[in-house]
Amino acid sequence: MSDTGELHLHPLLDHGIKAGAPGFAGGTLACRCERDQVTVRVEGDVAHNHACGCTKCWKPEGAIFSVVAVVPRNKLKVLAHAEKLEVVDPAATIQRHACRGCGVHMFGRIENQAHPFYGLDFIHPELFREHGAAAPEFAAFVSSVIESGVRPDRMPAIRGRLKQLGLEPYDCLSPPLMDAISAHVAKRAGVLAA
Ligand SMILES: N[C@@H](CCC(=O)N[C@@H](CSCO)C(=O)NCC(=O)O)C(=O)O
Ligand SMILES: [Zn+2]
Ligand SMILES: [Zn+2]
Repeated sequence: MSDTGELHLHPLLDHGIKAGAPGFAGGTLACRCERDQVTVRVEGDVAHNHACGCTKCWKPEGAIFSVVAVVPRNKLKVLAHAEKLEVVDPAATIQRHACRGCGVHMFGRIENQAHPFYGLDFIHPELFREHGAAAPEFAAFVSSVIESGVRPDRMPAIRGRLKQLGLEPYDCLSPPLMDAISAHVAKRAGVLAA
């Protein structure tokens, strides 16, 4: 991505963040192919929805950030055209299953059972055909946008805009998620009671 100087964070963020619908029951994620769309069923609402600036998460054209959330892996099921899915980077912790036709990442799965987030799948709520998924809560891996080609001198404006939108910017994950990761590691190491 080249830095054009415009501040397009993400279509779900640029015009203000819409609140989720309490009790959102989930729905169907659809890829962006004109035909033979990959569809994925998700039961229930998303959690930890956030803007992510990392280079690995899928972003719509022109967006600086992705918007990504988690759902329990047993609540996610591919409904149609699973044959079009391929894992983008088999070596990555999060195995992102992308549509070969349009490139959209339909879900990201952690297969390492020792990982703190094992059991959670990463999805992009903008792919829901239904409205009402819980809104983004914070911004993660903000400094990482530089790795996609954003000029470092744009970072104060980017962090400022995120704050204006109510998304606290972090250069890793949010403190509660970082604490959860460290607690998991400490329990495995035996320095914290399980
Ligand atoms: N600077 C790197 C950071 C990549 C990174 O660590 N991304 C996180 C967050 S993705 C969703 O929040 C991560 O957990 N990655 C694991 C993986 O991608 O497999 C960069 O920008 O590439
Ligand atoms: Zn597609
Ligand atoms: Zn990411």
